[in-house]
Amino acid sequence: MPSYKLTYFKHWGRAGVLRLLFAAGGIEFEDVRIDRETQWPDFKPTTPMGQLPILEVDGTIICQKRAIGRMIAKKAGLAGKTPLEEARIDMIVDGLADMETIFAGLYREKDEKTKLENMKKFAGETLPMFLNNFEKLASSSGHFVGDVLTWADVDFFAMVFFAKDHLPYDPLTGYANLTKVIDNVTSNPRIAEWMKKEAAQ
Ligand SMILES: N[C@@H](CCC(=O)N[C@@H](CS)C(=O)NCC(=O)O)C(=O)O
Repeated sequence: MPSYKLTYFKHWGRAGVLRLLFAAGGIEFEDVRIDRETQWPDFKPTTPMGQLPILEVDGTIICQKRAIGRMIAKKAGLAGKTPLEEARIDMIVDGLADMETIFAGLYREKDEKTKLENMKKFAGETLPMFLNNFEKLASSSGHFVGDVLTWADVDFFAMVFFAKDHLPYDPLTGYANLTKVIDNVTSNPRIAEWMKKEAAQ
């Protein structure tokens, strides 16, 4: 079994899904959470692209959340069974990445008043546009691909979990299929266990 060391900041952000995938697969990993103010400036130049998350696998470092996620998902059996399923998972994950890029820009805003205004606009206009599409792409049994849990479902949960604290309302009200996706992810026993640990952090 390779040794895995995942490094990210102390918050959920882009590493939340990666920690969940390790947990869901029952794969041991070192969960390093660094301080942005005190540790990051010195650490940044040592990373491949000046960004986190990074994953060290037996001494080899890779970056980019989705490259890391895809690899862990394969190890965890959550990456689809055929090339077509893999591509459909990538389609969802890449769609979520588009949403994440917009959200991350707003989240980083330093001025609290501007941030609140931008978040309201995001919640009222941008987010429903994405969610309407995702609702149609999810099945009524609450999966994006096939009838089993895949990392597309886990990534969707991770994105909503991160965003919802910054939004003025529950973003999934009225989205039956997406609500089911969240239920399926959170009822996975290993994920439920990990979320309990996260809450205690
Ligand atoms: N496309 C990259 C984006 C990574 C990214 O933007 N990371 C942010 C944290 S979420 C970062 O490292 N920020 C610190 C910096 O750029 O100095 C990925 O998905 O991993």
